[in-house]
Parts: sequence; C-alpha cells; structure tokens
Amino acid sequence: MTGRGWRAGAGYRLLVSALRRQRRGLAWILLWSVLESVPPLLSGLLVSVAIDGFLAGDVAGALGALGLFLGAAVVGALATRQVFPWLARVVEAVRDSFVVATVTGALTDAVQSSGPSDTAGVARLTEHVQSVREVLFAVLRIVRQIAFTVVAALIGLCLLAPVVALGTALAVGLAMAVFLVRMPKLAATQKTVLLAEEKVARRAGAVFGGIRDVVACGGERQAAGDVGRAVNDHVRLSRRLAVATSSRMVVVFLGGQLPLLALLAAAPWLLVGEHLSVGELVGAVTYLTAGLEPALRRLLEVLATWGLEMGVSVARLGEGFAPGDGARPATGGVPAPGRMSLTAEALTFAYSPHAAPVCRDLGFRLAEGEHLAVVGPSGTGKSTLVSLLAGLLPPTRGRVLLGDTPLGDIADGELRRVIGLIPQEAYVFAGSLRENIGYLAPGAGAGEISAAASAVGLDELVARLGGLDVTLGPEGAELSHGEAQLVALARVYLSPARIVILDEATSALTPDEEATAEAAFTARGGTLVVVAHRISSAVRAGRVLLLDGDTAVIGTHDELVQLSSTYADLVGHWRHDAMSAAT
Ligand SMILES: Nc1ncnc2c1ncn2[C@@H]1O[C@H](COP(=O)(O)OP(=O)(O)OP(=O)(O)O)[C@@H](O)[C@H]1O
Repeated sequence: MTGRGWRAGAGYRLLVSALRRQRRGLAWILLWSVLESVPPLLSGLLVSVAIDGFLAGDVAGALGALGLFLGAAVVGALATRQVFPWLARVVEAVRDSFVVATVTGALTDAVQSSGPSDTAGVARLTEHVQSVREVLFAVLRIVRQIAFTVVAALIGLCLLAPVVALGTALAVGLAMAVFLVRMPKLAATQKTVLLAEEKVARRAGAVFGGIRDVVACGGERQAAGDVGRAVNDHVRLSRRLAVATSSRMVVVFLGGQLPLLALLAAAPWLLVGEHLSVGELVGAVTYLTAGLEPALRRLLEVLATWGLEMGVSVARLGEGFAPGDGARPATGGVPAPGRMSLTAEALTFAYSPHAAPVCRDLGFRLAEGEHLAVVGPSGTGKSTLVSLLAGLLPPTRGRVLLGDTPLGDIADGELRRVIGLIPQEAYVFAGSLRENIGYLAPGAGAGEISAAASAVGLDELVARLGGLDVTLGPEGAELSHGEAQLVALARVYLSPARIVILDEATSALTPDEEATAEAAFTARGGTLVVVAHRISSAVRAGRVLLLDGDTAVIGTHDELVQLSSTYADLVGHWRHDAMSAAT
C-alpha cells in the first residue's frame, strides 16, 4: 500500500482475490443455481407436451406434463432456498476483506501524513464498502438467477424449436453487444454522478463542520454558493445519467421483443408448413414471454444500475482517499523553502458562468520573502484575489503557482499549512488565550507562544486579562474588534505558514498597532501580502498592486503615484482621512 491508501485497479484486484477465497461457497451457489433453472428449462417443453396432448386427446399424458411442471417448480423453489445462506457467506466475507483494506489504508494514510486525519474520507469509503456489499449481493442473487434463466430458456427453446432458438440467440447476442458497447459511456457517466455526490457531501460536511468559522468570517454567501454549485452539478449529472440508462429499452426490444414479434409473424407459415405443432409454438412463446423477455429486461436493469454502481464503487475504493473534489488528485508537493514564489498566470475569476469576471488575465510574480500591498476602490476584487492566491477559490481560467506547482495540485492540508490568510473578521474561540494563539502550531512551547503574543503587540491585552491562561468566552466576546484581530495575527504569526495574507486583518488597529504587527511579520520572514486600507500600509510594502476595475497595475508606491491617477487619488483620500483622524 502507498501513503494514500491503495490505488485505482487495486479495488478490482481485491474483489477478485476475495471472491477466489470463496471458491467453495461459489461452487455451492453454482450447483443450486443449476437446480433453480429446472423450471425455466422445462417450462416451454412441458407446456408444448401438455397442449399437443390435449389436442390429440391424450389427457393423461397432458396432465402428466403439467404435473411434471409443478414438480419442476417445487425443485426450483427448494434450490432458491438453499442458495441464500451461501450468498450471505460469500458476500459478508468479501465485505470483510474490503473493510480490512479500507481501515488499513486509512490508518496508513493518517500515520504517514502529519496533518489531521481525513475522517470524512473514512466515512466516504465505508459508505462505498457498504455499497459494494449491497450491490454484490444483488448481483449474485439477481444477475446470477437471471443469467441462468436466460441460458435455460435458450437451451429449452433449442430442444423444442432449434430454428426459433437460433434466431433468438442471435437477437440476444446483438442486444448484449449493443449494451456492452454502451457500457463504458454509462460507467463514465455513473462515475461522474458518484463523484458529484461525494463533492456535495464533502462541501456540505466542511461547511457544517466549520459553521462557526464561516459565520465568524462572514463567509455565509461563499459557503452557500459553494454547496449550491455542488448540488446543481449533481442534479445536472443525475439527469444525464437517467437519459443514458433509459436507452436500454432499445436493448430489451432487440433481445426480448423482436424474436417474439418475428415468431408471431412467422406463425402461420410455421403451422401450415408443419414446421412446428401448435403446442411447440405455444411452448416457444412461453420461453420468450415468460423466460427470456422479463429476464433480459431485469438483467439490463440490474447491470445498468447496480452493476455500474458496484463497478464504480470498487474502482473508487481502489483510489483510496479522494483528495480535493475528487476531480483531480493532488500530484504536487509543497516546494522547498527558497522556492516558494507565488505566481498568478492569466488569472481570471467570475463568481458564476454568467457573472462578469472580478479579475481578468491577471499576471504577476511574487518572489519568496516579498511584501506586497493590494489596494483599490471598494468592490474591485481585492478579497477575491487574495482568496485565489490562498487557493481558497479555484480560478475560472489561468492559474496560481506556488514555486512551479499549481495550487490545485497541492493537497489541501499542505496548502493550508503553507499559506495563512487572516480575514477582517478575526475569529476567537472559547478557550484560553494560549489555546487561541497556539491553535495552528500544536507543538509550540510556552516561550514561543509568549514571544508571538509580544511580537504582534498583544502584551498589553495579556497583562489586562491576567495572563495567557485566562479563559475567553464564546467568540471572544470580552475582546474588542482590534484585540480579536491581534489574537488572530498572533495565531498565524506562530503558525508554520510561509506566505501570510492579511485581508484587512488590521483594520481595527490603530496606525501604530498596525505598523507593529506588519513589522513583526516582515521580521518573521516569508512572503507577506496585505490588503491595505491605509497609505502607511502601502508605503511599507516593497510593491503595490492596484486593482481598478478592468485594469491592474503593479509597482512600487512611488512608481504608482506617477503611473496611476486612481492610485494618486486613493493616496490623497487616505492622507485626508489620516489627518482628520489625527485632529
Ligand atoms: N461569494 C460571492 N458571490 C458572488 N459575488 C461576490 C462574492 N463575493 C464577492 N462578490 C462580488 O465580487 C466583487 C469583488 O468583491 P471583493 O469582496 O473581492 O472586493 P473588494 O475589493 O475586496 O471589496 P472591499 O474593499 O469592499 O472589501 C464585488 O462586486 C462583490 O459583490
């Protein structure tokens, strides 16, 4: 097994090896299946003997044939009863094999990755195991029975009327060929539906699990939009699957109804030419109407729904844990320190396919350790851009690279450890100040926590509250907005993040407090991106990115004052605000 559990294809290998270990059970199932097929094998033959007997006046012979028919039905029923315990044994044993492999994969994954374990992934996989169990049972119970019925009816028909059997076998073969040709497309559609279902579960699970954070960060609209998009995708794909599976009616017609229509059309010729007796004709019709057509219809129904579902679930299990949205596996790792540049390439993003893009074809590169201020009038997309840079929003077009790796290729947990984004609405949870500050650095010692608190300017608050171990109420109700922002800043300061993004995260601090906090992050090392709302903050940055509707300009503060009238206006406006605040 690899670090991320077992891979695609492994699910099928496990299924085959688990079934191989159940050879004895499968042999018993085969034996009882043969006996179970006695009624469909003999039905047409016995009906034909009975009818021809009655027509010829041989009532005793005809009644004898009907008696045999009854006896065959009893044998079939007894055999069906015997099949069930063996089915249960085989299916439960296979289920056990999958559970062992799934749990082992999950444990291996948890031990090998240093991040939190993917409990939602375990739940998802156990759901797939349950699905494999149910569908395997259904397939072995129904598909097996139907397949034996089809074969028995064809053999019976062959004994009764070889010409009809030949035509029917050709039609059934053609129907199955059409079905098999369509199978890969159906399987692919079924897989997209399953992935979409998982995506809904994952998105909704993440939102419900972090509902306090979502509310605290004012992210309700974004969270609802995320879940809504996943639900809409699921609905659209389910509709597509329904249309695709309904095409199996053509297959039922080809294999089940076409031979019957042909037989009825040829009946006058068959009877007049004495190719078949009346009894044989009715017997052949019995095979087609009571045996083949319903069996074929059921077989296709089961294969097209449960069979596909099982196939997809087994393959999905083999892929182990689905990273991201399951659409694309995380293939890249986080680059080594010194190579963590952040690059936007032709970055375009719109909140919906019909909405105007918030940013369009944006391109720039931040070297590791740079300090960038993002500025612009309200609503020009500053928060959207930093969410894209943090990998919280997927670009509509273009990409964001960490080093040479697109953010979409990096596992979520790793990305979150490397890039820390602090929103304007700081989140403080019920617990001690120490727990709040150390939350993203579980191994941090007391000295490191105190140092982080001092660095961002929390000493005064710590003194006022009476130490780091004082317990804060829900959502830090006793803290001012600025104090809560300082706690959030200290938390990310102490975290392992190499790229820190402050999205107006110092808006409630005084200019001096803001300068202290930003200086702390500059001294800490790593890249700093600040959505600035004061001139001082932009002046401190090495470069400034101005978002102004459709245009974006990047340069030093002095360059932008020369280059952009919007920036010059913004600076004037900030200076005026700062002077008014000072007087
Ligand atoms: N979740 C969302 N769904 C749809 N539209 C959104 C969403 N979030 C933001 N927008 C829209 O995208 C545009 C850019 O918003 P954004 O918050 O990124 O701008 P901003 O420059 O950070 O604004 P401000 O300075 O006022 O915080 C706005 O028109 C906003 O209405």
